[in-house]
Amino acid sequence: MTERTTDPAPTREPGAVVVVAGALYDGGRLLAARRSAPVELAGRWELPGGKLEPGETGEEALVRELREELGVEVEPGERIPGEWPLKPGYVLRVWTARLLSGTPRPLEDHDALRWLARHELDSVDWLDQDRPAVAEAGLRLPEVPVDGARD
Ligand SMILES: Nc1nc2c([nH]c(=O)n2[C@H]2C[C@H](O)[C@@H](COP(=O)(O)OP(=O)(O)OP(=O)(O)O)O2)c(=O)[nH]1
Repeated sequence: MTERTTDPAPTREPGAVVVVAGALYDGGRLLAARRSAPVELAGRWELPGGKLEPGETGEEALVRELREELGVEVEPGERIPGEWPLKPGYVLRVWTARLLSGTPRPLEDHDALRWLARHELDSVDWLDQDRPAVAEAGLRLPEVPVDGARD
C-alpha cells in the first residue's frame, strides 16, 4: 500500500500518491540518477527516491528509499518548498539530504549515477517533471572550496 496526501499543507491534487526524492549533496555536488524502468522513463535522469509508505514521514521515506536504491545512509535536511505533479495521481516532494556514509550505487531502479557540480546541472537529460525541483535543488547546492570537491 502507498500513502496518499493527508497533511495539512495544501496540495494541488488531494489524494495524490506522494513520491519523495532527495537532493543529495556531497562535496558541493548533487546526485543525479538515471532510471532503468519503466520503459517510458528509462534513460532519463531524476532525483532518487520513491513512494511514501503508510505511517512514514517524508524524511523517513527518504532515508529508507536511498538506503534501498543506493545503499547509502543520508541525513535529511530541509524540504524544498513546493510540490510538483509527476503524472496523474502522483506528486513529487523533495528534501535536501547530506551523505553520511557509503558510496551510492545503482542497486534498484537506476543504471547510472552522476555527481553534478552547479555548472554541470544541465548536462543530463532530466525528466521534464523534475526540472523545476532540480532548479530549486541547484540553488541550494552547498558552496565548497574548489579543492574540497570529491571525485
Ligand atoms: N523516485 C522518483 N520518481 C520519480 C521522479 N520523477 C518521476 O516522474 N518519478 C516517477 C517514477 C515512478 O513512476 C514514480 C516513483 O516510483 P518509484 O518506482 O521511484 O517508487 P518506489 O521505489 O516506491 O517503487 P516501487 O516500490 O513501486 O517499485 O514517480 C523522481 O524525481 N524521483
